[in-house]
Amino acid sequence: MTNSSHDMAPLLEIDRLSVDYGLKGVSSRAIDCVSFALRAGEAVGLVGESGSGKTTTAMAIAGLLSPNARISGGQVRYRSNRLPIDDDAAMRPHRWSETSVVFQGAMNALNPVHRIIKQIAEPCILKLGMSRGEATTRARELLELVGIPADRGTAYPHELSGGMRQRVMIAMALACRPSIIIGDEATTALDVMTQAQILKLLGELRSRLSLALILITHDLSVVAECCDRVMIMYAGRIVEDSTVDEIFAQPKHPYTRLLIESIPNLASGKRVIRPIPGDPPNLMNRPSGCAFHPRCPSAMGVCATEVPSLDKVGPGRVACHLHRSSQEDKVAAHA
Ligand SMILES: Nc1ncnc2c1ncn2[C@@H]1O[C@H](COP(=O)(O)OP(=O)(O)OP(=O)(O)O)[C@@H](O)[C@H]1O
Repeated sequence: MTNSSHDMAPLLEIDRLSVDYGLKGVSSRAIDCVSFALRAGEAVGLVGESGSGKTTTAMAIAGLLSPNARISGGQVRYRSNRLPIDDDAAMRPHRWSETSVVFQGAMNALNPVHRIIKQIAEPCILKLGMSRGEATTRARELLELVGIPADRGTAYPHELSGGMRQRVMIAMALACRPSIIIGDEATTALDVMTQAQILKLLGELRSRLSLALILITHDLSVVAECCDRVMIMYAGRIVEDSTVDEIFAQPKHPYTRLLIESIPNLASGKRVIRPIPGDPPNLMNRPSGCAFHPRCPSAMGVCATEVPSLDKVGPGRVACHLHRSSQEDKVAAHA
């Protein structure tokens, strides 16, 4: 990344965002007071176990929350303007144009009865107001951009490999020229070689189109591959936000440490993921204090009673009582 992009105001600001889901008359908080900023061209990983709130965070940013979701607090700003994320109709012009999402499992997202060129052209017609001819030309360019020869556009989804279908999904996500792409487990279903190719493609597109990337994954090795920064989520909150180098060299939160230790180490022959002991929390019955305390090997008395805060926005944050005094010292030193 260039120095100038560091100096610019954030492209996206998520400010104390909370989202609840209503199910059978009961409401539960999926994400709680999530704050972070994303700069143009930055690549950030959002990592955590299943149910930690990664997808909910992404869907809120992209304006794609399910109908039973409710924004219960906070806001999202894109280029300093507040997005109407709680208003489906008002959000329509923003959707796919500013932030676009690549989901896992392209076979489910693509229409099996339409040729891929038609499916890529569709958003260009609907969102950019292009004629059919212009949209087809643009779709051919997009195919080439994601490494598929334009003439393959006549294929149906089932005629393509899993990796090619995921490239088609990326082409569709790029159709309306967004400045942020969110990959939601975009490579999870692919074999290791294809996964590496798709991550390489995302990296190339990032620098070619100055795209910012948010990669949602439970796999820290994906983040190590292609992100500048990583945010670790647990039970709907960010518990650590750090540069990728820092998080691997010096993870601060005990949950981050366990996540890193759980990565299979191919070099040492340990290929099996070591699960983190204990169960992920039930959001209907969130543990008091730090939600990780029942599983934490370093838990202290205060952890069961006080929620550790994550005050400032930006890398180098950790929400853990073990690090509280050092954070408070830093804040005092800057005051
Ligand atoms: N449509 C929904 N209705 C009710 N609850 C939901 C809905 N979507 C998600 N949740 C709940 O919200 C919490 C956060 O889910 P979310 O999908 O954001 O987590 P995640 O970290 O992305 O998990 P995964 O890796 O499994 O996708 C979970 O407890 C989940 O069960």
